[in-house]
Amino acid sequence: MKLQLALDRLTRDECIRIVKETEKEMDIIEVGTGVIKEYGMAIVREMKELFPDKQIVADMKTCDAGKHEALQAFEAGADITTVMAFSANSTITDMLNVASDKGSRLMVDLLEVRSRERVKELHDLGVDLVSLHVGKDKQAEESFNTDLFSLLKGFEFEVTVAGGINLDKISAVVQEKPDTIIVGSAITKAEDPKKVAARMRAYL
Ligand SMILES: O=C(CO)[C@H](O)[C@H](O)COP(=O)(O)O
Repeated sequence: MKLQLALDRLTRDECIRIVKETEKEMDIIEVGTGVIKEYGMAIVREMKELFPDKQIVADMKTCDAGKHEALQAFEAGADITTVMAFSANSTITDMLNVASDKGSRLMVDLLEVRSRERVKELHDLGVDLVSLHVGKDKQAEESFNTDLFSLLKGFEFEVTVAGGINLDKISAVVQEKPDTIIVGSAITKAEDPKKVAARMRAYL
């Protein structure tokens, strides 16, 4: 099981400091959507240059113009870029094609998806990496619930999970055996990110 650090609502300097503090525990570094909106592809490029041994996810959350945005992310050095599951099938197919040409990967963000029909369509399009995700705003009502895994039951996907996963919740999530656990604020907003990251890693 891999651990992915999500960098959201942080400055460039905070991103670099927190990754330096925690990189020993991390397999994958995610440059969050808001950080990309603030700094553009330059921050993705910089993170790959500073941490060449880590897989870099550009959390583009693309929903249209898939080919262009996938190229932006991969040419900046991202190993994985993200697309929203509600996007047109053509957007997803275009991004899968770019990922394949570049030897990179596409992760489909299942935020707010509750339909197994849509999951089957994604599977049939050739999607192989998905993210079960409870969004930041939704976390005020409900935190990540392992019932979400039932959406993917019977499908072959590489599965990542995200959404307010912290030291209280990680044990239940680990029991569902996802391929990757994404943790953001529980580490980035901690007083001692290094310590929390090490405690998270110990669960995997
Ligand atoms: O994609 C995201 C927000 O849209 C976050 O990266 C993801 O939810 C993980 O962060 P946190 O652990 O703080 O919820």
